[in-house]
Amino acid sequence: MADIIIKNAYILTMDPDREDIENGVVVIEDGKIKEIGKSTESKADKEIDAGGNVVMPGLVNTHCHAGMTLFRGYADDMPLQDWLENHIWPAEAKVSDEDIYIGTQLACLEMIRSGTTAFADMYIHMDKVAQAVDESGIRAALSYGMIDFGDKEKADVELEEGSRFVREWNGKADGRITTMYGPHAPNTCSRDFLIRVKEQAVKDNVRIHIHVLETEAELNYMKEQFGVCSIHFLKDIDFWGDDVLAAHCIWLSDGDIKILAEHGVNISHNVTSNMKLASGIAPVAKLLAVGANVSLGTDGCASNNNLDMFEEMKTAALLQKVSIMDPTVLPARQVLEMATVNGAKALGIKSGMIKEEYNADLIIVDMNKPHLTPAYDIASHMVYAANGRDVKTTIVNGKILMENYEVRCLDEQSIIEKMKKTSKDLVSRINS
Ligand SMILES: N[C@@H](CCSC[C@H]1O[C@@H](n2cnc3c(=O)[nH]cnc32)[C@H](O)[C@@H]1O)C(=O)O
Ligand SMILES: [Zn+2]
Repeated sequence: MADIIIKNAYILTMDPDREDIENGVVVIEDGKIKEIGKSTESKADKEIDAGGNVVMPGLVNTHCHAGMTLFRGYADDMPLQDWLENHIWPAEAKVSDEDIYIGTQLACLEMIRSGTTAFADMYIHMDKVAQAVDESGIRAALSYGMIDFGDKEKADVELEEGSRFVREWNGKADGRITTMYGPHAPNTCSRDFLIRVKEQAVKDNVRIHIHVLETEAELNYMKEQFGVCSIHFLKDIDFWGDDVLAAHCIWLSDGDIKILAEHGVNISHNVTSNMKLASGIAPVAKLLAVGANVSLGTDGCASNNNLDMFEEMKTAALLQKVSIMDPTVLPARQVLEMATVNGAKALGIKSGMIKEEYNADLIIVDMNKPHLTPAYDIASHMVYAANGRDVKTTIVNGKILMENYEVRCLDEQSIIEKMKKTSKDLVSRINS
């Protein structure tokens, strides 16, 4: 007996070896996709009639600071350095475990609602982040964000906390939680520290999540300090590999692009955050052209200001097209691939396709909407016409987290109320 059968679905498989299936079925058992096709002999405890709607892999958000929903709209319209140093970091110094717990619950709620089934996070108070992820039912690759600023003592403390978190949570929540090391960036972490982190990550057999070349200021700083850009700097210390997830990667030379592709580095393109902070335009079309694994991420809610991966897909496509004045780059299917297949690869999870033996991480998108009518090309609609609010049902690890727009696992209204209260308390704490 299977657990769930979804019938009457337009299956957008995202599997390069399999075309989309109209009027198809998806059979789910033990958290995995057991069977897909035109029909099935299987029986299940639960049947979902998709009503001709789209069934597709859940979206994978590869760069987030989930708890930053706390700072949604808190400090807008300024450049990264000013934003971080004068607003976000002083505020983060005042947040509690409980604040981050609520912030992450809200983020999970928003992601489940908008069709994200897995995300990569780098933040603080990570035990609370992991707890919220565990309870929500979503999947995540979590890391404690570490900064040493060249201070040896701080380096020890940060690495100790990063490793403790890695060991304590890897594989938890029925395998939905994996852990990574999260050195913040090459200009906030010292060379020695980055070398130690890489060694530890290899030893622990976990991946690394880092910000790289988000700003031109980082590029200039690295050149002044080390005579090379961040990409060459990290190459020289043997940091690069397919175990690394590098967020942003904006200020790249053609040589840097080659290095990233050759080392199989996973890149998270964070287009909305990059536009909002005016950090720059990542050379995504060039990266893809040389075979680099480019995925998509929202970044935190303080620089986006939401976690809607559908918006991220559309914006990523449009910005590349206009920035290089070529409407043929980043076509819809490729952008969908970035948000699903490439994202899953970046996190090292067997999700991102509707395919036998893959994790049952999938969503149903409601096509019965004015703005999705008519529908000539489903992939085009998912990228250019749909948004996160069109997601009707979300399934992660074979469990239904939202059905017919109703979220299970999390008490939506109570989380919204708690966040309203928490945000007021937090602002008075920051200002006191
Ligand atoms: N444990 C560290 C800080 C955590 S690193 C994770 C940091 O990334 C920061 N962050 C969020 N968004 C961005 C971004 O777009 N670029 C760079 N850093 C960011 C975020 O505010 C958080 O402090 C310490 O001792 O200070
Ligand atoms: Zn970030």
